[in-house]
Amino acid sequence: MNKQTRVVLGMSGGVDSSVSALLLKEQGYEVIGVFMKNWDDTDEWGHCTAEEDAEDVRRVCDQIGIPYYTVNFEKPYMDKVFQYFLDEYRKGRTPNPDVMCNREIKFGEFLNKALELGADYIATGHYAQVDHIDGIHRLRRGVDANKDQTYFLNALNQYQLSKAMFPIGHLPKPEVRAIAERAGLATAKKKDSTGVCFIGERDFKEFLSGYLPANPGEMQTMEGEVKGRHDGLMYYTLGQRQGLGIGGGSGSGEPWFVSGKKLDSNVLVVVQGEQHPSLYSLGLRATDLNWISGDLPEQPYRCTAKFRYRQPDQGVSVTFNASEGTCEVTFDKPQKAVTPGQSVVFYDGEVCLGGGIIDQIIR
Ligand SMILES: Nc1ncnc2c1ncn2[C@@H]1O[C@H](COP(=O)(O)OP(=O)(O)OP(=O)(O)O)[C@@H](O)[C@H]1O
Repeated sequence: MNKQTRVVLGMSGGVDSSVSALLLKEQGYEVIGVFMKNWDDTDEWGHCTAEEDAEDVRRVCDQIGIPYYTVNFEKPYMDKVFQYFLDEYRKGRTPNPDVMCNREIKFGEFLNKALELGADYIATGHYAQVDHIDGIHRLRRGVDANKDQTYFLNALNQYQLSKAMFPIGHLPKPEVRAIAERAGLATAKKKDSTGVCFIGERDFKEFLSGYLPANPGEMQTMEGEVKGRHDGLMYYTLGQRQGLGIGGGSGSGEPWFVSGKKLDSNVLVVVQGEQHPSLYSLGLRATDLNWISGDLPEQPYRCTAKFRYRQPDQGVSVTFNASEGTCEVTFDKPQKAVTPGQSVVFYDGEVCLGGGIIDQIIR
């Protein structure tokens, strides 16, 4: 008798991973659902969404007829994702914890756990696709351009992708919902989760202030003129317009934007006007370079890139420093509000080539 291929699926209690479970089961895999508890999220009102989510996982697994487990990764999540997140904010940068969570937790701790459970593959409900051709594992964009999550998966390597399945990556989101509704899955009508997993719907500023001391200081123009006070550099992102509280009518009357942070003097630099040149950059330097195929191409290498999740692809040329694991990216057109700490992610058409963490911008 043929042994069934065993797939251990990360189930968050949302509709995407619920439908992933259903599809894998229908395709004849032996499916095991696993809920990860990464965060002690009893919130201010004593309301814990992890418990509700775990309960939804249980209901869906019972409906589909697959076993499920809960695993606790609070400690590795704290050490490998949350500490990184805080360190980056301490440095005045704007990190992307989802990229780190995918690399370290979902395709690290969770993958190891799944292998202990005898998995041949792991699966998640990400909107992404993977193919395995001639021993090369390629990450491809999800078909639903509006939901594509390859940006957050850019730090995965060949080994991690060789074990990965994305059962809904070929489907548009409305189709995923429709499948859930037709099957009467308990999560069919559940609202999509938003925001960073551990912050959820909470107020970001309040959340962060619980972990890092806020250090208020001055807002200054590039010429050093004081325009107001800031609540702490960590609360602001480059290019930000909202929440500066600089009265209209000052200067040219145009809105003000964050154009820089001076960590040494604790100054937030603000400029006036949406088109101010200091909001734009010509290139960037990135660290933590991950080139998914493992084989760096000839350089300068032309491809497209995204510097934040919700952004159309931009033409770039890339030069690599393989021994340092860094790269320098030159933009075809000046780009606005490229932000240190965020990821730069490279594409060749539908294929996600890899990425890095933006370290410096080049003006
Ligand atoms: N707590 C968790 N336990 C197990 N797997 C998880 C958990 N959180 C996320 N995942 C896995 O990672 C995938 C992507 O997570 P993400 O939070 O980006 O998506 P999502 O929109 O919340 O997905 P879903 O609709 O399945 O909740 C999920 O579909 C699921 O497979």
